[in-house]
Amino acid sequence: MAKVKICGLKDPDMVAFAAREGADWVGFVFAPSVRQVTLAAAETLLLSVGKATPVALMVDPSDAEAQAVAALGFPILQLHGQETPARAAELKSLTGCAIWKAIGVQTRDNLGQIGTFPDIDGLLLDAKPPEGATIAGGHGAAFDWSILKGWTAPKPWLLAGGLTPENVAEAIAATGAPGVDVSSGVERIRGLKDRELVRAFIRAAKASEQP
Ligand SMILES: O=C(O)c1ccccc1N[C@@H]1O[C@H](COP(=O)(O)O)[C@@H](O)[C@H]1O
Repeated sequence: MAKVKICGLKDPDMVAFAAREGADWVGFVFAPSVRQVTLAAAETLLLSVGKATPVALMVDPSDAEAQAVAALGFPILQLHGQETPARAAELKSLTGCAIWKAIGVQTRDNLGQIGTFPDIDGLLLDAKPPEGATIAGGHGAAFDWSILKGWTAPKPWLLAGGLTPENVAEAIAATGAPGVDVSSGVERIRGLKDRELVRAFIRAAKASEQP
């Protein structure tokens, strides 16, 4: 059974709903995005996470920004920018948070850089942002999952990018992903999560067979 992260939540009721439906992680975006939340909003959202673990998504944060977010009590920081291995390690020791690093995947070669991040706690494999995009993620774009054939993950990892209730079972079967992360695939209106889609995604992922 794959674990599930629902990312880009902005509304306390939706956070509570995703947690009740069985989301393992709920993600809050602290970066330019239609899903961006403030520190004050996040403080309120954290009251609704139930049994789900909250994840703070940041893009190339400064020390002060990362410390302010960590001070809210997030156990995990998802780095979705151009953070180097050294910067990821620095942010880990500065915040005390576990670090998940997002890696943009377009070709098999892109997986090579993963070995240069020895200090991180987890990986998130996402499609690279489309050409000309100014936002680091949440584009609803998938990469070619066959790139992962024969790849052995050196860390716990999640598959992300363009996942939906319709394709998540196929994605898990194709890649053996132990966890999946979704943002735009559970929205009907950009930036607004849809209960029916959130429920369908979690159910499809949890019912899926890993190879
Ligand atoms: O969701 C966002 O708005 C976002 C903004 C900036 C960086 C990352 C973001 N989301 C992450 O992007 C991937 C893929 O999202 P999608 O399902 O394809 O929309 C996922 O890891 C989100 O956590």
